[in-house]
Amino acid sequence: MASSSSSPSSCSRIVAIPLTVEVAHPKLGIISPLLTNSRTKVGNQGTSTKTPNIVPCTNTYHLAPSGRAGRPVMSSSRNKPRETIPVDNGADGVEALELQVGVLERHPYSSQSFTPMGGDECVSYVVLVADSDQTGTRPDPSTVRAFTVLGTQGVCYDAGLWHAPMAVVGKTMDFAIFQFMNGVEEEDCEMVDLAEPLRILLSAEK
Ligand SMILES: NC(=O)N[C@@H](O)C(=O)O
Repeated sequence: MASSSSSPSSCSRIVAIPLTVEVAHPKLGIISPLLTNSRTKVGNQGTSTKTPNIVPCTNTYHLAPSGRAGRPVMSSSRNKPRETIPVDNGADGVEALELQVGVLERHPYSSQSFTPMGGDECVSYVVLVADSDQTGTRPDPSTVRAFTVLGTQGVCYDAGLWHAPMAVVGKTMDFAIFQFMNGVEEEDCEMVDLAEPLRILLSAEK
Protein backbone atom coordinates (compact mmCIF):
# COMPACT_ATOMS: atom_id res chain seq x y z
CA MET A 1 0.00 0.00 0.00
CA ALA A 2 1.89 3.09 -1.22
CA SER A 3 1.62 6.19 0.99
CA SER A 4 2.83 9.80 0.88
CA SER A 5 1.95 12.95 2.81
CA SER A 6 -0.35 15.76 1.82
CA SER A 7 -0.59 19.17 3.45
CA PRO A 8 -4.29 19.99 3.94
CA SER A 9 -5.70 23.45 4.39
CA SER A 10 -6.30 24.68 7.97
CA CYS A 11 -8.32 22.07 9.83
CA SER A 12 -11.78 22.98 11.15
CA ARG A 13 -14.40 20.42 12.03
CA ILE A 14 -16.40 18.79 9.27
CA VAL A 15 -19.95 17.84 10.24
CA ALA A 16 -20.96 14.35 9.13
CA ILE A 17 -24.46 14.12 7.66
CA PRO A 18 -26.62 11.02 7.10
CA LEU A 19 -25.80 9.35 3.80
CA THR A 20 -28.65 9.42 1.27
CA VAL A 21 -28.68 9.24 -2.50
CA GLU A 22 -29.57 12.92 -2.57
CA VAL A 23 -26.37 14.06 -0.84
CA ALA A 24 -23.92 11.34 -1.88
CA HIS A 25 -20.85 12.19 -3.98
CA PRO A 26 -21.38 11.16 -7.63
CA LYS A 27 -18.68 8.48 -7.25
CA LEU A 28 -20.03 7.17 -3.92
CA GLY A 29 -22.72 4.53 -4.34
CA ILE A 30 -25.15 3.22 -1.74
CA ILE A 31 -25.94 -0.49 -1.50
CA SER A 32 -29.42 -1.01 -0.11
CA PRO A 33 -32.49 -3.11 -1.06
CA LEU A 34 -34.55 0.01 -0.37
CA LEU A 35 -33.07 1.64 -3.48
CA THR A 36 -35.19 0.22 -6.27
CA ASN A 37 -35.59 1.40 -9.85
CA SER A 38 -37.08 0.39 -13.20
CA ARG A 39 -34.72 -2.62 -13.31
CA THR A 40 -36.03 -4.05 -10.03
CA LYS A 41 -37.56 -7.48 -10.54
CA VAL A 42 -39.54 -9.85 -8.31
CA GLY A 43 -37.86 -13.25 -8.01
CA ASN A 44 -37.42 -16.38 -5.95
CA GLN A 45 -41.07 -17.45 -6.38
CA GLY A 46 -42.26 -13.99 -5.40
CA THR A 47 -40.30 -13.84 -2.16
CA SER A 48 -37.60 -11.37 -3.25
CA THR A 49 -37.10 -8.12 -5.12
CA LYS A 50 -33.76 -7.79 -6.89
CA THR A 51 -32.19 -4.68 -8.39
CA PRO A 52 -29.12 -5.27 -10.62
CA ASN A 53 -26.18 -2.93 -11.15
CA ILE A 54 -26.89 -0.76 -8.13
CA VAL A 55 -23.26 0.35 -7.88
CA PRO A 56 -20.35 0.13 -10.34
CA CYS A 57 -17.89 -2.77 -10.43
CA THR A 58 -15.12 -0.80 -12.09
CA ASN A 59 -11.94 -2.46 -13.37
CA THR A 60 -9.57 -0.23 -15.35
CA TYR A 61 -6.36 -2.16 -14.66
CA HIS A 62 -5.75 -2.22 -18.40
CA LEU A 63 -4.64 1.38 -17.86
CA ALA A 64 -2.24 0.49 -15.05
CA PRO A 65 1.50 1.10 -15.74
CA SER A 66 2.43 -2.48 -14.80
CA GLY A 67 0.09 -3.92 -17.40
CA ARG A 68 -0.92 -6.59 -14.88
CA ALA A 69 -4.60 -7.44 -15.12
CA GLY A 70 -6.91 -6.89 -12.17
CA ARG A 71 -8.90 -9.82 -10.87
CA PRO A 72 -12.07 -9.83 -8.80
CA VAL A 73 -11.46 -10.20 -5.08
CA MET A 74 -14.17 -10.74 -2.45
CA SER A 75 -12.92 -10.29 1.11
CA SER A 76 -14.49 -10.43 4.54
CA SER A 77 -13.52 -7.81 7.10
CA ARG A 78 -14.19 -7.41 10.82
CA ASN A 79 -13.74 -3.82 11.95
CA LYS A 80 -13.46 -2.62 15.52
CA PRO A 81 -14.81 0.85 16.37
CA ARG A 82 -12.46 3.81 15.98
CA GLU A 83 -11.63 6.05 18.90
CA THR A 84 -13.94 9.07 19.16
CA ILE A 85 -13.63 12.11 21.44
CA PRO A 86 -16.72 13.53 23.29
CA VAL A 87 -17.01 17.25 22.47
CA ASP A 88 -19.50 20.05 23.02
CA ASN A 89 -20.74 20.86 19.54
CA GLY A 90 -21.13 24.51 20.59
CA ALA A 91 -24.58 24.83 19.08
CA ASP A 92 -27.09 23.62 21.67
CA GLY A 93 -24.72 22.18 24.25
CA VAL A 94 -25.49 18.69 23.05
CA GLU A 95 -22.51 16.43 23.48
CA ALA A 96 -21.25 15.16 20.19
CA LEU A 97 -18.38 12.93 19.15
CA GLU A 98 -15.30 13.85 17.15
CA LEU A 99 -13.58 11.35 14.89
CA GLN A 100 -10.09 12.19 13.69
CA VAL A 101 -8.90 10.94 10.30
CA GLY A 102 -5.23 11.24 9.37
CA VAL A 103 -5.13 9.14 6.22
CA LEU A 104 -6.99 9.07 2.91
CA GLU A 105 -6.69 6.42 0.25
CA ARG A 106 -7.92 5.56 -3.22
CA HIS A 107 -7.96 2.59 -5.55
CA PRO A 108 -6.97 4.10 -8.90
CA TYR A 109 -8.15 1.21 -11.07
CA SER A 110 -10.97 -0.39 -9.14
CA SER A 111 -14.20 0.34 -7.36
CA GLN A 112 -14.42 -0.94 -3.79
CA SER A 113 -17.69 -1.88 -2.15
CA PHE A 114 -18.39 -2.54 1.52
CA THR A 115 -21.53 -4.53 2.28
CA PRO A 116 -22.35 -4.90 5.99
CA MET A 117 -23.07 -8.35 7.37
CA GLY A 118 -25.50 -8.30 10.27
CA GLY A 119 -25.75 -4.52 10.55
CA ASP A 120 -28.74 -2.73 12.04
CA GLU A 121 -30.53 0.59 11.66
CA CYS A 122 -28.10 2.43 13.93
CA VAL A 123 -25.36 4.78 12.70
CA SER A 124 -22.55 2.24 12.36
CA TYR A 125 -19.74 3.76 10.34
CA VAL A 126 -18.48 7.01 8.92
CA VAL A 127 -17.57 7.58 5.30
CA LEU A 128 -15.32 10.39 4.15
CA VAL A 129 -14.74 11.18 0.50
CA ALA A 130 -12.71 13.86 -1.29
CA ASP A 131 -11.87 14.94 -4.78
CA SER A 132 -8.31 15.14 -6.06
CA ASP A 133 -6.44 18.42 -6.00
CA GLN A 134 -5.25 20.13 -9.19
CA THR A 135 -2.25 17.84 -9.47
CA GLY A 136 -4.58 14.85 -9.58
CA THR A 137 -2.20 13.01 -7.26
CA ARG A 138 -3.40 14.13 -3.81
CA PRO A 139 -6.79 14.58 -2.12
CA ASP A 140 -8.03 18.16 -1.83
CA PRO A 141 -8.95 18.49 1.86
CA SER A 142 -11.24 21.41 1.07
CA THR A 143 -13.51 18.98 -0.80
CA VAL A 144 -13.85 16.46 2.02
CA ARG A 145 -17.43 15.42 2.76
CA ALA A 146 -18.38 13.22 5.70
CA PHE A 147 -21.37 10.94 6.10
CA THR A 148 -22.81 8.79 8.84
CA VAL A 149 -23.96 5.43 7.50
CA LEU A 150 -26.43 2.95 8.92
CA GLY A 151 -25.47 -0.68 9.50
CA THR A 152 -28.08 -1.62 6.90
CA GLN A 153 -26.41 0.44 4.16
CA GLY A 154 -23.40 -0.60 2.13
CA VAL A 155 -21.21 1.80 0.16
CA CYS A 156 -19.17 1.66 -3.02
CA TYR A 157 -16.21 3.94 -3.71
CA ASP A 158 -15.76 4.12 -7.45
CA ALA A 159 -12.25 3.95 -8.89
CA GLY A 160 -10.11 6.93 -7.96
CA LEU A 161 -12.40 8.37 -5.30
CA TRP A 162 -10.37 9.42 -2.26
CA HIS A 163 -11.84 8.04 0.94
CA ALA A 164 -10.96 7.36 4.53
CA PRO A 165 -10.15 3.81 5.60
CA MET A 166 -13.22 2.17 7.08
CA ALA A 167 -14.19 4.01 10.26
CA VAL A 168 -16.66 2.03 12.34
CA VAL A 169 -18.30 3.76 15.29
CA GLY A 170 -20.31 2.18 18.09
CA LYS A 171 -19.88 -1.56 17.79
CA THR A 172 -17.73 -3.95 15.75
CA MET A 173 -18.95 -4.29 12.17
CA ASP A 174 -18.45 -7.07 9.63
CA PHE A 175 -18.31 -6.37 5.91
CA ALA A 176 -17.99 -8.20 2.64
CA ILE A 177 -15.62 -6.19 0.43
CA PHE A 178 -15.58 -6.48 -3.35
CA GLN A 179 -12.88 -4.94 -5.52
CA PHE A 180 -10.43 -5.77 -8.31
CA MET A 181 -6.71 -6.14 -7.50
CA ASN A 182 -3.58 -7.04 -9.45
CA GLY A 183 -1.14 -7.45 -6.56
CA VAL A 184 0.92 -4.37 -7.45
CA GLU A 185 0.83 -2.41 -4.18
CA GLU A 186 0.76 1.12 -5.54
CA GLU A 187 -1.78 0.21 -8.19
CA ASP A 188 -4.14 -1.53 -5.78
CA CYS A 189 -4.17 1.24 -3.20
CA GLU A 190 -2.66 4.72 -2.89
CA MET A 191 -2.55 6.06 0.66
CA VAL A 192 -1.85 9.65 1.69
CA ASP A 193 -0.89 10.69 5.23
CA LEU A 194 -2.41 14.09 5.98
CA ALA A 195 -0.13 16.68 7.60
CA GLU A 196 -2.87 17.22 10.23
CA PRO A 197 -5.90 15.03 10.92
CA LEU A 198 -9.34 15.90 9.65
CA ARG A 199 -11.73 16.45 12.57
CA ILE A 200 -15.17 14.97 11.89
CA LEU A 201 -18.10 15.98 14.10
CA LEU A 202 -20.63 13.19 14.72
CA SER A 203 -23.90 13.61 16.53
CA ALA A 204 -23.97 11.69 19.79
CA GLU A 205 -27.40 10.35 18.77
CA LYS A 206 -27.62 6.68 17.88
N1 LIG B 1 -11.13 1.29 2.16
C1 LIG B 1 -10.72 0.76 3.30
O1 LIG B 1 -11.30 0.93 4.34
N2 LIG B 1 -9.65 -0.04 3.30
C2 LIG B 1 -9.46 -0.89 2.18
O2 LIG B 1 -8.62 -0.31 1.27
C3 LIG B 1 -9.02 -2.22 2.64
O3 LIG B 1 -8.25 -2.85 1.95
O4 LIG B 1 -9.53 -2.64 3.69
